[in-house]
Amino acid sequence: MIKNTRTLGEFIIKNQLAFPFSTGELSSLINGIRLAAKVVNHEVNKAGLVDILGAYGETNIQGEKQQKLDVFANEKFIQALDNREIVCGIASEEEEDFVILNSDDKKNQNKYVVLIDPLDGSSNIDVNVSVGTIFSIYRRISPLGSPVQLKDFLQPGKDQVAAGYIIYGTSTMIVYSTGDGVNGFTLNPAIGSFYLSHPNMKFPEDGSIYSVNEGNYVHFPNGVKQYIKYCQKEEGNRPYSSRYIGSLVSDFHRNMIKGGIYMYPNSEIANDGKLRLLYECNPMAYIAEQAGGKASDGQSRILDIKPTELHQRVPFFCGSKNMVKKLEEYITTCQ
Ligand SMILES: O=P(O)(O)OC[C@H]1O[C@](O)(COP(=O)(O)O)[C@@H](O)[C@@H]1O
Ligand SMILES: [Mg+2]
Ligand SMILES: [Mg+2]
Repeated sequence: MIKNTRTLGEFIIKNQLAFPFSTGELSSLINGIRLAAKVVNHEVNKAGLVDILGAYGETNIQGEKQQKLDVFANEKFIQALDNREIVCGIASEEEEDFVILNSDDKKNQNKYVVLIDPLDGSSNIDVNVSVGTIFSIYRRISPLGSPVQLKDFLQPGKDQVAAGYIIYGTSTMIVYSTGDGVNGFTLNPAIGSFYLSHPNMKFPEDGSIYSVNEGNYVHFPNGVKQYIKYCQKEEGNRPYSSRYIGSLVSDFHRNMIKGGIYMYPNSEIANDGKLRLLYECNPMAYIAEQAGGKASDGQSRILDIKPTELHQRVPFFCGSKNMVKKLEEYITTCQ
């Protein structure tokens, strides 16, 4: 029986009405993301039947081989946001530099910038394991009427006006926040609409799941190694379960529902870790904190980090508050 619940469209309008001075631009932006999510979802669902699996044949700025779905998703999100005439620039994992959207005078009046990981979990595309999209939204700081600038993208995560992710899994969901809690919406494929299925999502303060690529264990800093040992020790409600899908969005989503910690540490083979601050760590940290969780680079709050480059990487530890605190204790005490 389909739950009688509000659609995402209705939820967006209701939220907008709650802010008397709202211009509706942010609502329209979220609607743009909703549209692109449906287009990408449609392609993901029939990935094996259409020519969308496998490598695209190019390498992105990260030095990673782009997958066809990386490029497809990148195009669809940029298109949907450009058409909405409220975004003045987009930064993407798949674009070396930020994209100025047709910088005619009219567009320079647009006040939002969007940072996006169009397809998260690319290594899972060809093996039918859930993947996602991650987005982060800021108001520009450069003056209206002028072309967007790099500084508009290099804002600390705490200044995001909205952030979220789409998960293309057993069901397709949009999970996002505009600074007033976290809500999840599930796509009803028969109707083609997203419905509010997970209102007011909360990270359990404690959990019993840890998510890390243990294949890199030998290269991890001692504090992280000791924390993993702590998770595996037979004591109290431990050992915890080890669960690692290899798609940040999917590992995060499971841990937010069940309680757990996701870790992508720095290591001898990846000095700053792997994940990108601007379009992976900041938006997920924003959602985590809005849901009562915690996100850090092992010492400091992710959302306080002042970015210096578009594609910079940071160590990332995120999830149930008390688990991240414990991890930080180990990092501080076991140098
Ligand atoms: O294969 P590894 O090194 O464990 O990395 C997996 C991590 O890398 C990512 O795939 C990076 O994201 P992209 O797929 O968007 O590049 C995360 O989703 C995931 O958590
Ligand atoms: Mg990613
Ligand atoms: Mg990606």
